[in-house]
Amino acid sequence: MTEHETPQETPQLCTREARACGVMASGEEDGSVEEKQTNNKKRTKGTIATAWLTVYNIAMTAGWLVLAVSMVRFYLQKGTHKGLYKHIARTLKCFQTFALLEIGHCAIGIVRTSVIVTGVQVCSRIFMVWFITNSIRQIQNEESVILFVVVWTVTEITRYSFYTFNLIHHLPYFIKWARYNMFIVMYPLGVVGELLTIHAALPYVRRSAMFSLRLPNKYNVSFDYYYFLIIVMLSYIPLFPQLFFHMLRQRRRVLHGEVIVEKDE
Ligand SMILES: CCCCCCCCCCCCC/C=C/C(=O)SCCNC(=O)CCNC(=O)[C@H](O)C(C)(C)COP(=O)(O)OP(=O)(O)OC[C@H]1O[C@@H](n2cnc3c(N)ncnc32)[C@H](O)[C@@H]1OP(=O)(O)O
Repeated sequence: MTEHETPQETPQLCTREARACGVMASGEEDGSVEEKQTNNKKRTKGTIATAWLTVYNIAMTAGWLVLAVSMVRFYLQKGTHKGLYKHIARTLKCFQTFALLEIGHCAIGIVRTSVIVTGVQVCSRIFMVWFITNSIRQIQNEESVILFVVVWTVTEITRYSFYTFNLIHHLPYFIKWARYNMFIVMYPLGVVGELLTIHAALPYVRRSAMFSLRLPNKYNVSFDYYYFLIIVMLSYIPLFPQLFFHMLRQRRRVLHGEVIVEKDE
């Protein structure tokens, strides 16, 4: 069973609708030459955006699938999670870093998502990959690292295949269902993995004073990465619920057709 909803069919009243890609002004036939030209431009932009997003989502689905296969093969061959992070690090860094493009997609309006919500999600992941796990070798074999990497992988394969099938108008219901149900378990699990990993990093950060700047120095500025990490951990308390409730709203809108009125971000 496949499903497709064009933006026009989606029962949503949101102000960001106006900048959604592919949304055409109604009554095009009756408009002036200028209106027709504007609509043609919009349509061309919509086609280019859709083509780009399709390529992007296919590439990201493939990337995370490669990561999944690589993890399963490693575990079957070695029978341990030790060394797994090192084995998949390059692929993980590559595809998670590519996700920065998603902030751009929102900023230029080709996807109907808030820049802030996407920004927090993507930046927190980039931070976990580059400034925690990649920078502190001693924690790479922690179980919590494997927990968040596995959770991210399952989530991203589902999310990017959802976007891909949606764009090509052949969305199997089970993918839509998985996209808007799995996060209920996956989000908290991912957060637990991330927080435990940052927690495990704290002693090494304190001992090595990495990424820290102590006084006196020529800039007369001090920065303690150890305390910064504690602030990052605390920031999950206000930020995570916002992301989680955002996804619950999306779930109600997409699976139950609820009309959600949102402010333009
Ligand atoms: C400097 C250090 C800072 C540190 C800060 C620390 C604080 C961090 C606190 C928070 C920590 C979070 C940790 C996260 C852990 C995990 O990820 S665990 C794994 C579980 N995770 C998830 O389930 C992730 C869920 N998140 C997401 O899906 C996104 O990131 C999102 C931004 C929250 C998604 O929201 P949104 O895009 O609004 O929802 P959708 O329903 O998917 O999409 C809305 C519409 O946009 C279209 N769209 C979006 N992207 C695309 C695309 N790539 N291609 C095509 N279309 C796209 C989508 O189809 C929807 O369109 P319509 O249906 O027409 O509306």
